[in-house]
Amino acid sequence: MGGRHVSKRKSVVLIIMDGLGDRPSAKLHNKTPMESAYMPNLNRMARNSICGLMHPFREGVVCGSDTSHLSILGYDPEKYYTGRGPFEALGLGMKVEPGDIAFRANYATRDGKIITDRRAGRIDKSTEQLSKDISFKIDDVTIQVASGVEHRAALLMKGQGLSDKVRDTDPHEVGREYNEPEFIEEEGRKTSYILKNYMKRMRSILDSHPFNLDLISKGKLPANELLIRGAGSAPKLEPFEKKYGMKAGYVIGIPMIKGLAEMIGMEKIAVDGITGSTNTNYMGKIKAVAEGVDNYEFILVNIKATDVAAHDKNPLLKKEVMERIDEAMEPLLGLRDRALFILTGDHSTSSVNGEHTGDPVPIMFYGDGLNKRESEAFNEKSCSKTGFSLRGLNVMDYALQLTDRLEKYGA
Ligand SMILES: O=C(O)[C@H](O)COP(=O)(O)O
Ligand SMILES: [Mg+2]
Repeated sequence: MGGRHVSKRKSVVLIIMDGLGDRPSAKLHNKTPMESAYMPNLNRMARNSICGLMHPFREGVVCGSDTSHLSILGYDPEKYYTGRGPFEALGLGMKVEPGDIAFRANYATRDGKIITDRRAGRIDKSTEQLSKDISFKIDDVTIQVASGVEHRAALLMKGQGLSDKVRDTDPHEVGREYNEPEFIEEEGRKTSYILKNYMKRMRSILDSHPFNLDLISKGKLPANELLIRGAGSAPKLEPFEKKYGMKAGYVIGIPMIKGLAEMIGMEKIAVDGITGSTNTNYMGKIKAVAEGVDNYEFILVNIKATDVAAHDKNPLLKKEVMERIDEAMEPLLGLRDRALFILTGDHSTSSVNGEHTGDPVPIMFYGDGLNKRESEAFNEKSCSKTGFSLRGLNVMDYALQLTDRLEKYGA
């Protein structure tokens, strides 16, 4: 359908707590992190909201953060998704041009061919020098690596005749060998050949790199592998403002989602100390939102910390993160006449098995003048009791109609 902005309406603020939903954990006496966290602010908001569950894409689909964010922002991933790589590269300030192929990359630890840690111990030292030293040309193809938060990086290939039809080298599980970047369709033959040569040289540079020798001497895991996944070329996405008629800003620390926001033309709202991890400036993020509601008609926020804790199978940390988020929410309580706040996750991540799941995610629409479907608390179980649920692709339309922005469907 798509909406048109006709006059000054309430702003819309979409706060995505990454990997928010979870499953009960024995470490939390069979409760989820949201159920066991002390969240007076979020629970108070839930008692004054439309609450329910949101299926990021379709019921049961296990989304990545890329496809789920696209879907929740109203860009059908089946039409627009061309792989995760380009978002990662853009989020790190790389220039992704037509014909380029980008990958998400992980600094990882390798023993022989076996990957012993996909995140090199979630490395906390800057890998910038490593990335510079493993950026070089193979034949006519330039390969650039840029470092992101913790173990994260992006790899960008520029040259003629490249394709994304190559296999991830990331085995996606520890204790397994890395994969060779074989082509999966004939058009990927050249890319596969270049990458195979690249990988050999990259490994020998990382093996003897002083950065890694230093880590090893300190008894830490070396970053002696660069795993790649999510190959893709730049997608063509309609700018957000053109699509919805709303000037949009973003408060995001994690590069991939930043890349997506940049790609659809959102403006960066700068906040000091946002890290894309559990040590982020929670208060600063929400304060920036409170200050931004009069300058922007739409603000996208991503808080990555919830997902990081869950991927590390640490439900206690995820519970603590929820408490930090709850504390930070206070300034929003008094703003419900000025904006519609949508609080949800992009997908569920189980802190029991450390993986994304297809479980729906709690969602609340908080603002004044709504037909409330209140939930006594903001968590998986309580939110399911309202009986309200929607798909990610419908979240934007729902927000537009709640803020009187949608035109009539029919006459
Ligand atoms: O944290 C991220 O960037 C991803 O969502 C998980 O990726 P990883 O398993 O490579 O850390
Ligand atoms: Mg995510």
